[in-house]
Amino acid sequence: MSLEIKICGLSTAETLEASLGAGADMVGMVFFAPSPRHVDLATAAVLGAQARGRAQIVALTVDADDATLAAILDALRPDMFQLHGHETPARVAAIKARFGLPVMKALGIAAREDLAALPAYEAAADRLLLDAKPPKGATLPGGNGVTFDWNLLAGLDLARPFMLSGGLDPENVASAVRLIHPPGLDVSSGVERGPGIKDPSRIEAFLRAARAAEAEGEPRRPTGNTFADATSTGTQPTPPSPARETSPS
Ligand SMILES: O=C(O)c1ccccc1NCC(=O)[C@H](O)[C@H](O)COP(=O)(O)O
Repeated sequence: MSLEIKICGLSTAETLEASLGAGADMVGMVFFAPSPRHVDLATAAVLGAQARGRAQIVALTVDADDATLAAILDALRPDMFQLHGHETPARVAAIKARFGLPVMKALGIAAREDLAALPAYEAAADRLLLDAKPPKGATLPGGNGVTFDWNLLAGLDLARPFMLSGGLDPENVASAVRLIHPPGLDVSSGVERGPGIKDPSRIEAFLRAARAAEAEGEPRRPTGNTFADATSTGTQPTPPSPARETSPS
């Protein structure tokens, strides 16, 4: 299966069109009022109509209740919910059962211990999105333009597809693809020119760089979503550039 790329936090017809035209597989809309990327239901309905059938539409929520999810479902008719709050595995399973939509659960990764949560979420969600944890004092749980140590994913063996996320941009995405060979990529602030303002040329550059890196070759790791234990072969991935902590740019 080819690399799936999601452009998250789209809020205008122009930048949505740039993402669709450049070949994004998924487009994400954020329903979280404190975010500069937040869209209201009326805007979401219009954007949803523009994207339908051209890419998977992802509705991103943070600890939303059922009434909020129902209203989003009605307005946007997404293909998937992305849960970016503190939803437990039981809550993830309940949302999936109640709304009958695939669910992607976002999980923050900062240390090897964080991987311990993955099996329970894998059992409940259709996909995982492995993101950086928000920096101290951040007001947003995601979309902070911060990377994490990609080496933590060495040896990871997941049954579900995952998306690599957090601080990706047109400049570093090729390194991430070469190192991790993830099934999916997700980006938000790295393709913006200011907080919440997507830049069509950066969206296109991101997709181009990711696809070019993907085309360089097959994953070094034997199965699409399984990271062969690099330690067992004595092969260690090279470290990513140091995590950067920037405000959305
Ligand atoms: O993007 C937001 O504003 C946002 C708000 C609340 C919860 C999650 C949010 N974004 C989550 C995403 O899926 C981002 O694409 C992901 O965290 C990566 O963001 P970035 O590091 O800016 O590429």
